[in-house]
Amino acid sequence: MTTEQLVKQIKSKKSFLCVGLDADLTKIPQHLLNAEDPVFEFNKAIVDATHHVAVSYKPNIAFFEAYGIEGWKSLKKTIDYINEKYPEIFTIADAKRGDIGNTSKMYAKAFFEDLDFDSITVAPYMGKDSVEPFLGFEEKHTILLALTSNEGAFDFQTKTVDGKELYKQVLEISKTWVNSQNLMYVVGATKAEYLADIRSIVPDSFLLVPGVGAQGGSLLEVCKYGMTGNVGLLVNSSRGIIYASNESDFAEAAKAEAERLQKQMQDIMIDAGI
Ligand SMILES: O=C(O)c1cc(=O)[nH]c(=O)n1[C@@H]1O[C@H](COP(=O)(O)O)[C@@H](O)[C@H]1O
Repeated sequence: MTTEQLVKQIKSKKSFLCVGLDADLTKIPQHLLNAEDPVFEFNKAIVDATHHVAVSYKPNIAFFEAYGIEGWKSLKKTIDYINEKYPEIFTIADAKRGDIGNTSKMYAKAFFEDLDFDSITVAPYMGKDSVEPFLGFEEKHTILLALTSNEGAFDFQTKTVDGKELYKQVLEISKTWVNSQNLMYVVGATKAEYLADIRSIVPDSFLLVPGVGAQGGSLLEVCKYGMTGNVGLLVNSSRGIIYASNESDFAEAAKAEAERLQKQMQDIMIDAGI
């Protein structure tokens, strides 16, 4: 999917909501455990209930890998279902990969070609030759971890290297890589106060912003400092939406929570004249 197609969808849905598909068998409604593929049934119900207000889905691969071969089958069914039924929706493989170039190329093939995701999250730690193999795919996007939502972000990402914080070095240096137009960046919603500085380095890039909902980040703060003329944000909530209820009404509860967030996004977009 091109960035233009993503922006068009954001403007028509008046939403920049990304729903995280992080299904945990101990948390999903217990009646689903009788299904042949409980993870897929859960994801399908969440997607069907929220697709009208979500512009993106982000299955976190850990929540599939944890169930071995069955988990990979659930992942394949989930992404195929979204791509077939809702092809306009931007999909993110939250896999946080990155390795020597030869290996990164195979990760890129797995997620872009075999599974046909629109994008993947990638760690910048191994540098240019570990990320560039992901950047060479047309109409696919690489979402580089810049400043993450967790407490451990302060262990390395905000430390000063050569007179500048490491997350700023990641943003600046990655802009010089081949096909850097295919880069987006992860910035945690819990780090909203850093967004003005981030925007001074990457004024137009799309940012994936997880951390509203369960992690307590503020949508308003994120938008105040991070929004661009084309919105430029995909704000993710996983547990806050998918576990809004763990009873038989889980899909309706997820729908209500997704609609509540979309309404806030719509108001923010109208205020910003978008
Ligand atoms: O790359 C991510 O999506 C990510 C980056 C980050 O800095 N923080 C973060 O929480 N995430 C992911 O975003 C989702 C957040 O889930 P909730 O806290 O349940 O909304 C999880 O899948 C995390 O792995």
